[in-house]
Amino acid sequence: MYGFVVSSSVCTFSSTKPMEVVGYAHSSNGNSVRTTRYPFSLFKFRPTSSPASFISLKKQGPIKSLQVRAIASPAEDTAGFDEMVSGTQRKYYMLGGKGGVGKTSCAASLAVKFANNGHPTLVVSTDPAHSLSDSFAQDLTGGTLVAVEGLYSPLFALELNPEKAKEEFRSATQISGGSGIKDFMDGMGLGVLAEQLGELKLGELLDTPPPGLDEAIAISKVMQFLESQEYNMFTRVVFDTAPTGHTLRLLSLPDFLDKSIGKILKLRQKIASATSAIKSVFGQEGTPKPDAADKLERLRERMIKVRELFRDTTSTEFIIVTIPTVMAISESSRLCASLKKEDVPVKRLIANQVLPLSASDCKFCAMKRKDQSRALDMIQNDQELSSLMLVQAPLVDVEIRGVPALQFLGDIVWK
Ligand SMILES: Nc1ncnc2c1ncn2[C@@H]1O[C@H](COP(=O)(O)OP(=O)(O)OP(=O)(O)O)[C@@H](O)[C@H]1O
Repeated sequence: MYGFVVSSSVCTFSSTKPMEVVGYAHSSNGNSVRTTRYPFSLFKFRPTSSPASFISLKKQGPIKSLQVRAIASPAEDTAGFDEMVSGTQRKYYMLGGKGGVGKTSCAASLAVKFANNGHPTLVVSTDPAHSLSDSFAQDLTGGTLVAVEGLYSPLFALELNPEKAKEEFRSATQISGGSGIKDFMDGMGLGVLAEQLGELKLGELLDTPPPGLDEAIAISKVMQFLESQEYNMFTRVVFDTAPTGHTLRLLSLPDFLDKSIGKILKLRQKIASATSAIKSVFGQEGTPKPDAADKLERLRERMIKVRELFRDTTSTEFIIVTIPTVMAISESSRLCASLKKEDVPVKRLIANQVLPLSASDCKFCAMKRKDQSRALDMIQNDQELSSLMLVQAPLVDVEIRGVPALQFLGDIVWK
């Protein structure tokens, strides 16, 4: 069905059916298909126009040797970057997945690529364990927008402090019906209201805010930034989100908060009328500060906006990043199912850190590659993941740190 021919300077590979081919070309002058850095280089080829296609390496100089092999799972040749980059209306990309799979590297490299393609871009980390600063090799801490150096188009980065976000929620809810109010009501013998307050488990909510809250507040903070005149120029916003568990909780959080804040606000109204009645009789102080309810109401509105943003197919996409291991792919499958269940748009899957082929395949690499190949097959057979656009990103032999390295990775992944 397929075969290849190597002459001194031209190699052709033909196939009668669409398949992906991964190969190494070693040209005698050391040139390679993608980069001059490696004497051996990976190239990918996916004939889409069957029955026959070929690779020509004519420009690469005389070819000394070539290895080609069809790999089991046909992957997408491109990440569909043309579609991602087109249009000037604002688009949000949220990258998420298991811890350590390369979310930050993929998010930062995507942001760099958007900026290099003329989009004023903002990249935001909502992961409590930030690594954007490490990825860009620049101090981006401080919770405010910092310009990333070394790019022609504006690229700003923002690492949000989740602890601050939690504090904000804590202070808003405490003023408006937290333990202070409960004590006050107990003192006043307002048993019924105190019971209702107990039902809301406010104490619990305040002491251990629901997981995902910090991230939801962080995302809503970004939206606030973007509403301001100073920062409304961004046409691409890339989120480096926290590991999967956090993201899953974040998805259901806006509904949960919407309900609980709604209850708090209702209760606050009751408390306000009860306390003003008491005040008029006993002349005691104790009514919650008037701006507290506004603060909570604003928080609720922001949570609703976060929920809407996550589900807006015209402006938002969640990209799952994974690695070719059974564990990571199983987790990605669960994440994908939850995203779909919550109507969050998801269509791309990045399989990162795929071992490139090597001419001198050591035992360890051969084993590892087999393992990865089996894991990649899992994607093709997975009910949730098989329908996604699969983008394979190779494990590169340099640490991805700093703008040039991110550009390098971006050119490989985001095509
Ligand atoms: N394709 C790749 N080739 C080589 N190294 C990679 C690749 N992708 C990521 N890495 C490296 O893997 C490490 C983890 O990557 P990264 O910080 O992007 O992952 P993460 O998913 O954001 O991690 P965390 O969940 O801890 O935030 C980094 O040292 C990064 O340089």
